[in-house]
Amino acid sequence: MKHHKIVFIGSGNITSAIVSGIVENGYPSQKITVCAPSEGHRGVLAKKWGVISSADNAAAIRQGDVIIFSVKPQKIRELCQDLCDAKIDFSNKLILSVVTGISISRFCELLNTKLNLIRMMPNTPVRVHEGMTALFAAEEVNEADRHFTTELMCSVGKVCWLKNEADINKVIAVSASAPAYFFLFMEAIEREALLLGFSQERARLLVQQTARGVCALVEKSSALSLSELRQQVTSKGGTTEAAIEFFNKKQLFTIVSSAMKAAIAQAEFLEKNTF
Ligand SMILES: NC(=O)C1=CN([C@@H]2O[C@H](COP(=O)(O)OP(=O)(O)OC[C@H]3O[C@@H](n4cnc5c(N)ncnc54)[C@H](OP(=O)(O)O)[C@@H]3O)[C@@H](O)[C@H]2O)C=CC1
Ligand SMILES: O=C(O)[C@@H]1CCC=N1
Repeated sequence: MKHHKIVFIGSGNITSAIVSGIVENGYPSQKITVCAPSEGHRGVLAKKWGVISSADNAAAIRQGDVIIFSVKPQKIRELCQDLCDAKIDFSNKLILSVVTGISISRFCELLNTKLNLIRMMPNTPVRVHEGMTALFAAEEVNEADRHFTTELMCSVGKVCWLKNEADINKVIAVSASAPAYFFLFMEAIEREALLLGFSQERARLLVQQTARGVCALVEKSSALSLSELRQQVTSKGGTTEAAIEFFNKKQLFTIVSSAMKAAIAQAEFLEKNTF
């Protein structure tokens, strides 16, 4: 992979996960700059990974080849206004954005220029090189930039390219927000294990190793559907059946469906209303 100078605008959770993942995989830390108004998050990244840290977005962007926007959508308008005031020339830069709810056309409008922009929707497991990242590019983005972005995110997990920008909001519900659903489910099992009298350490191990085993089994069993794998655990008249029946009675599928629709609706709300 080419080692372009990468500048992250925003140094929070997802930046931290991507930086950790790519540096651990050999991306040179001195080719990475992380920006944020306060020292807190970016200082931690500079100390831990040896990346450059800056409070000056405009100066950092000017010397960068690849600019990754990674701030909350509510911050983007003010940020773009500042960058417009600084009269930055974006023409020879690859712009990557993980920002929810900001379309390519909206970004160009806010920065008052055409942008060579790829939207990325990663998830936090990029931190451990097990991420899932969806990508969507504006038509004019060239092959070399698409290739670089694919390689960068493949170094920290799997990548898929989307044909429609609208699918970014769907991907948020399916894979970008989804780690939190799994954590919530694990939290619920862990809490019950604690109530059953297991120590914190034991409860965590039981939940963690089960989740790890489940993922490994799913990966190794591509010929079986998820439903078939579930049935292999579920003996007729057995314990699992009792638990699954309860989930079904409480309409788990409907709950999950409504939760994912709520995530998509929020992405659409941010798209239409925050700015
Ligand atoms: N977290 C996730 O799993 C995922 C998040 N995303 C998207 O990524 C984006 C960032 O999310 P996340 O990392 O969780 O958010 P965080 O709140 O953790 O981080 C936001 C970062 O933006 C910085 N910031 C705020 N204003 C500015 C500014 N004007 N210039 C530069 N930096 C600024 C903050 O600075 P400071 O450190 O000083 O507070 C902070 O470092 C969001 O749009 C989110 O939707 C996408 C996929 C997954
Ligand atoms: O919660 C959020 O808005 C972001 C987008 C996907 C994951 N976290």
